[in-house]
Order: sequence, then C-alpha cells, then structure tokens
Amino acid sequence: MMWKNIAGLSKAAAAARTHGSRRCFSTAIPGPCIVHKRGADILHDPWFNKDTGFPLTERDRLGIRGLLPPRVMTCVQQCDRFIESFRSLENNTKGEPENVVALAKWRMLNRLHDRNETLYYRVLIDNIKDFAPIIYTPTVGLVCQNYSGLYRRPRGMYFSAKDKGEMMSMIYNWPAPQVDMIVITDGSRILGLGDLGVQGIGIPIGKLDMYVAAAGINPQRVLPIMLDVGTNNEKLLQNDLYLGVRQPRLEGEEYLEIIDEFMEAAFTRWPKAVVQFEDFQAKWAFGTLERYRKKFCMFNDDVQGTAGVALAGLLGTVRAQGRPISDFVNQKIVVVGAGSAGLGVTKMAVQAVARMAGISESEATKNFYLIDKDGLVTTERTKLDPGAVLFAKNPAEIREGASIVEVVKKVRPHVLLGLSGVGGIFNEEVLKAMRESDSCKPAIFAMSNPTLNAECTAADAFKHAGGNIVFASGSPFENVELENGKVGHVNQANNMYLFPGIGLGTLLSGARIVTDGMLQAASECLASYMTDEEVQKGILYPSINNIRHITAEVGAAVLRAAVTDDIAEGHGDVGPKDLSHMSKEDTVNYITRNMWFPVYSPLVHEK
Ligand SMILES: NC(=O)c1ccc[n+]([C@@H]2O[C@H](COP(=O)([O-])OP(=O)(O)OC[C@H]3O[C@@H](n4cnc5c(N)ncnc54)[C@H](O)[C@@H]3O)[C@@H](O)[C@H]2O)c1
Ligand SMILES: O=C(O)C[C@H](O)C(=O)O
Ligand SMILES: [Mg+2]
Repeated sequence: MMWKNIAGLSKAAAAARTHGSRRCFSTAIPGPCIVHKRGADILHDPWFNKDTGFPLTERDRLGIRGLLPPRVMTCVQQCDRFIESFRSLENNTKGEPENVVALAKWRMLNRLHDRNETLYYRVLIDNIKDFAPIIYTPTVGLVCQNYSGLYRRPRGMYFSAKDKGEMMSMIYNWPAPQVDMIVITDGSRILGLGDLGVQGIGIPIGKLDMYVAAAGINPQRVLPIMLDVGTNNEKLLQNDLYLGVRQPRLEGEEYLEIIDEFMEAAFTRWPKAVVQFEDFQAKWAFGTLERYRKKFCMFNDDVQGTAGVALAGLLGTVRAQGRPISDFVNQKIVVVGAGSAGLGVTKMAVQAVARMAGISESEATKNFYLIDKDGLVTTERTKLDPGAVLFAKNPAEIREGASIVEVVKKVRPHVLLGLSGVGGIFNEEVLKAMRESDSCKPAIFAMSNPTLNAECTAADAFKHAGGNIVFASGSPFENVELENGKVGHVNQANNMYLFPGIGLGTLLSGARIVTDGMLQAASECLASYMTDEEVQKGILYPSINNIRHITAEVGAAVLRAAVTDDIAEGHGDVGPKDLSHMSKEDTVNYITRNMWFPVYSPLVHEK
C-alpha cells in the first residue's frame, strides 16, 4: 500500500533536516580546474573569475598580478561584502514602489551572476530564503515582462522559427562540452502573465538557478532554452524594442517540427541530458508531453511537478485535520483552473484516491469538482476539453457552468485549490463560504503566480475564511498575525520543492525516461517529509532553507523508483547493479556526494 511512510519523520531524518543549507561551507579541498586563458580574459570569464579571491601565487601564475587590488579576500568575506551592499540597497530604496525595488535587487544579483558565478551561487545558496523570491518567483515574472529593456548579456540559447534546419549544427555553438539539465520554454504561458514570447527566457534561467542552488547541478552543465516560435501578444509585436521574432506564433505541424528538431539536436549532442518543459500553453504542454515522454528523458514541470507538490500538500491537509492518510479518499476537493496545472493536479490526486481505495479512476472522481473560465465543468459542456472529460460532473448534481461560490456553498469542500492564473477570484464571498466547509480545518491553496495573480492573499484567506484554515500559495506571502494572537502559517505550494529532485534523481539514475512511478515517489517523499507536529500546526511544506536536504531526499526517492521500474542504467562509474544494491540511506548519500558546491578551485593554466 502506498503512502505507508507518511507517519512523520524518524528522529534521525528530523535531525538531518536541521542541517539545512545556511552557511554550509564545505571543508574539502577542491580539485584543480584546467583553464585555457590567462590575464584579463580570466577576470572577464564568470566561470573562472574569483574577483579579489585570487591568491597571490595564482595571480602570478595566471598573469593577473596588478590587475586587482592587493587585498586577497576569502569567499566568505566576499559573501559578507555582497550582503552588506545588498542590505544598503534595501535601506536606500525604502519607500520606493515594490516593483522598482524588486528589479533593483534582481539587477544586483544578475550583475554578480554575470561576473562571478561561484560567488553568485554561494550567496544564493546561503541566503536562499531571501534570494529565491528575486531570482525565481515572483520577481522573475516582472523580469520577463521587462526583459527587452533589461537585456544586457545573453544567457542560454535561443532557437527561433528562422532556425529551421540549422539546429543540429547550432547546438554545437554552446561552449560547454557537457550539459546535464535543460529547461525549455516557448514563452506562451509565463506564470499567470500570458504570452511573453522571447521574454520568457527568464523562466528557464530562474528554474536552472534553482537547480544549481537546490540540486547542486554544476552551473557549467545547465542550459536554458528559448524556443521562439513568434508571439500572439500584440503589445510585444508592436514594441520596437522587442527582442524576439515579430510574427504570430507557429501552429500545428509547423510548430511541432521546430520542437522535434530541437529535441533531436539536443539529445544527439547530450544523450544523457534531462529536459524540463516549462510554461507552455496547455495544448502544447500536454501535446509535447505525450509526444516525447516515451522517447526522450523529459518531464513537464507545470503538469507533473505541480501535481506532485499539490498532492503532497493535499495529503498534509488530511493529517492537519488529525485524520489518517487513508481518509484522503473522502476529501471533497474543488479545483479552479483546468489548464496544464489544474488538470495535472486533479489527475494525480484522482489516481491516488483510486489506488488507496482500490477503485477505478472514474469512480475516484466522485469528490472532485473542476471549474474553468466558464464555470463548473459538466458533461453538458459543449467542446469539452479531452483532458477534462474524466472529471466532468453530472449536471443533475450541480448545474453546468456553476460559479465558484455556488459550487463551494453546495459542496462544502475540504479543499479549495486555485490554478487559474486569475488574481483575487477567491473573493470575500467565496472565502466566507469556505467557513461552512465540512472540514474542521478547511484548506485554501491559491497556487497561481506571480503574487498579483494569486487567487487570494494570505491575509484575506485568514480574515474571511477563519483562523483555523490551512493556507498555501504559489508565490511567497508573509505569515499572518491572527486576532487571537496566534500565527496563520503561510505555506509556499510551489513546484520548486520537487522539480530539482526529479531532475537530479533522474540524471543520477541514468534513466532514459521519467516514469509515473518516479513522479509518484517524489510526491510521496515530499509528503512524508513533514512531522505530525508540524502538519498539525498547518505547516505542510518544509522551509526553503532546507531545500538541498529536501532535494537529496526527493532525488533519492526518484532514483530508487527508477531502479524499481528497472530503467536505471547508472551514471558515470556507478552502474545499474551498484544502484540496485544501494539502501535508501546509501542513495541519499550518493545523491548528496554528487551535488556541486560553489568553492574556488585552484586554476591551472594548460601550457
Ligand atoms: N504553484 C505552482 O507551483 C504552480 C505550478 C504551475 C502553474 N502555476 C500557476 O497556475 C496558473 C495556471 O497555470 P496553467 O498552466 O494551468 O494555465 P492554463 O492557461 O493552462 O490554465 C488556466 C485555467 O484557468 C481557467 N480560468 C481562467 N479564468 C478563470 C476564471 N475566471 N475562473 C475559473 N477558471 C479560470 C482557464 O479556463 C484554464 O482552464 C498560473 O498562474 C501559473 O503560474 C503554479
Ligand atoms: O514558476 C513557478 O514559480 C511555478 C510554476 O512553474 C508556474 O508556472 O507558476
Ligand atoms: Mg511553470
């Protein structure tokens, strides 16, 4: 029986978790790094640059003595110096509009990223809670919206509709010999911000920053990809500064030919890479997933990563009510938004109910209610999306097109979960209706991003639905002070808790595809990460400060599932037999040992 492990953490695991990633400087002496450059070229290469961190002997060897101030600083001192400047920026921008401050912070981090990658990732890892909202959601959304103006230096690769027939050679323009993780978007549905065309490149960059910070993927082995097939965003098409191809989006076969060509090119050069699809509009999110998932090592984060994170949270809400996990089968769940994310979540949750109750998927849909822009989805719907057919209700139960508030009042759900991309649709009336929920701790998941697109704010949720709710949002919100002096805990239900572990576990297993079993294992692992005590306080997800530890656990679960599915071919010197003999603990250690950590390696010039 699955989910059997979700009974709280063992003491050892709980202790291990407290060794989060904050200031976890490795003491091992790093191996040398061979460089082909000397002099100022080294200082201008962010992969090798150490700024004031070059020891004097190395400055002599590389011909850079005199090109830097004489003081040699340690990486820790450099981090402290950066943080000091960052805090000054915060002080100096007090009172300025939020977006202006957010972009100023992003620019500061981005400049460091462009100059010194090692220091950038060190600063990011040590301050992940403060910096994730800048390099990732929500600020990354603002960056994408303003990308054509913010653009200074390229990052990642761009394949456009104009590159048809050229991709197999273009892929060899990427300077790094090895690539492990690729995140690709076509910019058609960037967070809840719609079609941003080429400007969506910020999303793969942000996701891959999280891969480095959380999963310890070597930053020299990540590749953000923008597939620019045009845009249907009129404002961008009219904008003279727009940096993408100024034509309407390719559709149908023409579109698929471009993606097919990219996938063939990428896997020809790097057959063992893992590709994550991100922020594709629903039709292509599902279409490409079905097209490639049996052929290439890929997954769709919005469909599959989100589903796993949401399911872990939904199981947490059952525990928060003080009920056994098996009671999940009785939870009534209203999902608002029937796109790539909403359908992915509903499907995975229904499959979990079917497995737990030993019933068919169709029977398991009984307690699920799906709402899209036209209201409740029923069998009466004309032009019913094929992905939603299974979840369409009988209109005799509730009318076709019923509004959110109507459904909530009638169903009295345990959970109201939003993945609509529409800010504020869980309004006062809807939230107040949740007070009549059949649950003693009703759950409200406002999962849409970025912040302004959340279905409701945390403060409104606790104010209108009551202090006893469990709350989660896709973008970060502060905890809420309740009138009774207690704290309303805000969870961040974001796929960042899973995609790094799914990618890393898949990579180190050497699996050639990502199976449902691997995704289910990831979700199960996240669900079992929280102790009963935490969950009862409404804390469904761990602190992001522990993201490396979470990712190691999730990665190990994914790898073990690949072994169970008999598709783990091994990685590097570690063969399939070695993997199959590893215990769970060995696997976590193996994963952790393979995580890259930012330290300055001695640079040795190749004569
Ligand atoms: N928290 C996370 O980890 C996470 C993961 C994936 C997506 N998301 C967010 O979820 C949102 C949706 O993403 P998607 O890929 O499913 O988008 P999508 O465009 O594929 O789907 C949006 C869905 O919302 C429905 N909708 C639109 N307006 C509505 C309204 N007024 N009332 C009810 N339903 C409405 C649409 O009909 C559609 O079914 C985005 O904001 C995205 O940022 C969050
Ligand atoms: O990017 C995120 O923060 C989560 C998710 O992938 C989204 O599309 O909103
Ligand atoms: Mg996404």
